[in-house]
Amino acid sequence: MGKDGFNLVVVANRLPVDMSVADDGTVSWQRSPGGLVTALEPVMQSADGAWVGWAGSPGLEADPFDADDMRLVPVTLSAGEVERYYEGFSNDTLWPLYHDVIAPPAFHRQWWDTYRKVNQRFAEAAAEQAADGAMVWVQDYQLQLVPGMLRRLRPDLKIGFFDHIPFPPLEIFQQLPWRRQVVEGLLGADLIGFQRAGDAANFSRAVRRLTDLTTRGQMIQVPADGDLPARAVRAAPFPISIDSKRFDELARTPEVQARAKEIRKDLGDPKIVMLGVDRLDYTKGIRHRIKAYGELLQDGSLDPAECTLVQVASPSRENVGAYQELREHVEVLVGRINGEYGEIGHSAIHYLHHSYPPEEMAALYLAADVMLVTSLRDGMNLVAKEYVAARSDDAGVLVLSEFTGAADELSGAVLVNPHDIDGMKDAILRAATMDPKEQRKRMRRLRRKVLTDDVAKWSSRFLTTLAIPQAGDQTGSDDARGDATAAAHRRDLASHDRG
Ligand SMILES: O=P(O)(O)OC[C@H]1O[C@H](O[C@H]2O[C@H](CO)[C@@H](O)[C@H](O)[C@H]2O)[C@H](O)[C@@H](O)[C@@H]1O
Ligand SMILES: O=c1ccn([C@@H]2O[C@H](COP(=O)(O)OP(=O)(O)O)[C@@H](O)[C@H]2O)c(=O)[nH]1
Repeated sequence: MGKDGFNLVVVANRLPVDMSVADDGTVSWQRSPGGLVTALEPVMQSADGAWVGWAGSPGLEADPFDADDMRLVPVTLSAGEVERYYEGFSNDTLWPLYHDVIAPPAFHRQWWDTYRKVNQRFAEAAAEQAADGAMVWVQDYQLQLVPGMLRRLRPDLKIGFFDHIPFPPLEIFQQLPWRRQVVEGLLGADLIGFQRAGDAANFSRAVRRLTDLTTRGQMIQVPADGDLPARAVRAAPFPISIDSKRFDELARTPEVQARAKEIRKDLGDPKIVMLGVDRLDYTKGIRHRIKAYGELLQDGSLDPAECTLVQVASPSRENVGAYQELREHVEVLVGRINGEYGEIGHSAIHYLHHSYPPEEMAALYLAADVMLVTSLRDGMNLVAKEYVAARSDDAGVLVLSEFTGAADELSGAVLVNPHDIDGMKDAILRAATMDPKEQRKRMRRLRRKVLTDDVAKWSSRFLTTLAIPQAGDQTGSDDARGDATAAAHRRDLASHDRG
């Protein structure tokens, strides 16, 4: 598009809305699920930019359109591409691989071929929308090849990439047959952002071991390639956040406050309400959480007449086998505990397989004495931050897994290792019985952090860093110098890599 294009183009697998077409041809859309959309929506609403992404239905072709103060540019994916690129390579290969192989990743060459082809389509769509010298901000693991592809199409652009999920340790990442191509794809960006410092360090180590490049602190030197000049790439942490003020204000509205009271009343006014809110995903530790809660009821530490657990498990990736199995397991477990400890008019667990709008989420947060975030691995976990932003009453306790990006930031939470069921039981009990003074002390600390470091700060930190030339950064330690073992491994691994 060149001169007439947008100065900021966001490229993400999903648009913020999922479009669907009814049998009679009527087009409708709903908000897309997940934290990526929650975080980027306010950024794009306040920028004069375009958002390139899939509209959520296979085969759907649509022209660019405006919604909620944003210019949205749909990319079409066929049913086969959704199966191989989205459900297959993205969510049955990369997702489990990048989340500590909690489920076994599947490696299929056809999925990889489609992943490459679809990434090329997103790169072309972004190239089409961007003005001369514009910034293009590519999002997440579904589009890791886009930076490299886009650089070849439009060397004039400033290209940023943000990884919303963990970047795994080399020992896990190197299982991927196409590991070198993925690293090279990411290195097409000028700036690569991660949730945690540990993710950025894992990536730099993968660069050293899988390519001939050297790293120095956050900087990676990429040599000239044909017409493309030599460049410096920065890999650094940029922990994501939420629109804290908006959430805080939403939770203070009389409607949300009244709804929170109504929720508690409808639950039978129990003494303690616990809450879990997750996509129904095996990374979220839903089974571990329910097991710990069930054991607390069983051993009498919690009285089923006095407490209840509300578990929102919003539908996600329902065509992927591991997600179908998880649903079976969770629902059997919930049924067993409710059968054992429920009474007429009172359930031990209120299990809700639905997706709710932000107003209802805010009311649920306000109604909950204890918020349970027990992920086995999670890039950030915005639910944890939303709970804090909603609690202007300084009450409530956040129980938070050590394996979330949020745990690196949120001191004031009660941290847990979800694999340690006894430890988690102790933490849940401690949270359920914590005196209001300590709750207030912890919540104030949490709120200071969440209200200060909001999503606007995240995006402006990232985009400001992207805007400055990346060359010549000498900060940090010299990870590459003298690393003979790394060089030997690199040669060894490179000789095994294809193409
Ligand atoms: O698009 P879906 O396949 O339905 O999945 C929803 C999103 O899930 C993931 O969210 C991640 O991003 C959050 C914000 O940075 C972060 O808090 C969370 O820990 C991550 O899991 C995924 O990364 C997104 O691409 C999906 O859209
Ligand atoms: O019924 C629901 C369940 C979740 N969410 C939102 O989905 C996001 C989940 O983000 P998180 O980072 O916690 O996890 P992800 O699903 O992205 O892995 C949060 O903004 C939630 O408020 C929602 O709007 N309705």
